Amino acid sequence: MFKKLFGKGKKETVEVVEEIAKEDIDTSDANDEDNDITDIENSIEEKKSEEDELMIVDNKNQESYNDFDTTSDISMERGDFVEESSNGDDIENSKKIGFFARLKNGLVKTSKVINDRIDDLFNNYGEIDDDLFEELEEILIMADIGMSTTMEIIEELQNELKKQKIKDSSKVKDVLKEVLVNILSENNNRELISSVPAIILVIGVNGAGKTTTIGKIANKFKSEGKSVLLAAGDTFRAAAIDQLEVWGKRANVNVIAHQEGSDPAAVIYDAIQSARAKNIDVLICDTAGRLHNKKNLMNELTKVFKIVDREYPQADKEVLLVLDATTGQNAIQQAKLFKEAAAISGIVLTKLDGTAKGGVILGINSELNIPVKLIGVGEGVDDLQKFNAKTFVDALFG
Ligand SMILES: Nc1nc2c(ncn2[C@@H]2O[C@H](COP(=O)(O)OP(=O)(O)OP(=O)(O)O)[C@@H](O)[C@H]2O)c(=O)[nH]1
Repeated sequence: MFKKLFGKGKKETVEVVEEIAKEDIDTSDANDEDNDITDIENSIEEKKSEEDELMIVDNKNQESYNDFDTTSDISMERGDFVEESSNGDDIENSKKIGFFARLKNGLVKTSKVINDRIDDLFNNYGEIDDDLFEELEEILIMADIGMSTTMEIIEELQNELKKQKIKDSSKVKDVLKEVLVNILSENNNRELISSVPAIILVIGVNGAGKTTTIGKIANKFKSEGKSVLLAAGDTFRAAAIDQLEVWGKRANVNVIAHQEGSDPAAVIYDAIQSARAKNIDVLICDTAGRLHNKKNLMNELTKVFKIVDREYPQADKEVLLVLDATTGQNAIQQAKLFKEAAAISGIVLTKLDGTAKGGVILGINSELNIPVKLIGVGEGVDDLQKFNAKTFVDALFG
């Protein structure tokens, strides 16, 4: 059974690598790094004299929140909790309950493959033996936790059960929850930014949820009273620029954008100048997510990082990698590739609500050694949540 499953995992990995290799034909713009930087500097100079090419989208006076979707069932549920409250503490508690309910709803699919099957197994098994652990392994692998992390979980669980002298299967679940919380707590640096001014670079493949995440983060900082600026560094597609502008309107923040096809590093350069001139607290930068050529991707990100380090050394730098949970173990392969190109400081795992593969979060945590900082459990603006190991495990296990 495990050979079969492990074999499948391997095949998926090979497919990802093959996909990248197949698309690895275009090397035309994979230039020497320093030449690239000089090119950017030249192009920045040119851009300066072509002011009309630069579109600064001023969203300050727009009807920002009017077109925002707050009508999802889950948001309504949160609203209900808040309405029932009678004082400040209650409201705070109610918000927490709403937050937890949204998380729990978001994790329903993963919970079905983990929690329901684990309940079946532990409640009916009786005395613990090796077969129980084999069945548990199968359940964990089915939830896309990954082979090596599953083995780590089983080993720690066995040690803990021995230590606590537990022999009855009905008591295993609580210990398993403790083990999972420990694994998910291994990386502790969960804060998004530690000081202002801050610059957040958001990287990840197309469709992972970068733009949506940027919009949600911008909204969060705005609601805390911080000034925010967005940079449309994904110049590869016009739609990506448009989409960021839509989120800019919603969050009532300005967006620095150049035309489609322009140099992303030049956009970031302009955005930094603007952020410095206007004393912006948080500058959030989108980047192109093409993975068709690893070298191009690395060069592009390296250029952007050099500009940031040179032009904005005083800013607290955060590099967020956005991963789509529905891609399961492939998300880990993607992260490994991005890790080669960038010093990733945190991961945002999106679309946990749309998948039964939410167990991948455990693999990400234990295999990559990068903290998962935020998780996306829906498309609403409040569905991006700060990751907390205990709350996550509680929501997963109902
Ligand atoms: N269900 C669900 N959908 C999400 C979540 N996060 C993002 N999405 C959706 O995923 C889709 C892709 O998100 P984008 O933000 O456009 O992704 P991107 O990485 O910016 O992709 P490009 O714009 O193509 O570069 C959109 O339809 C989002 O609404 C989430 O947590 N849950």
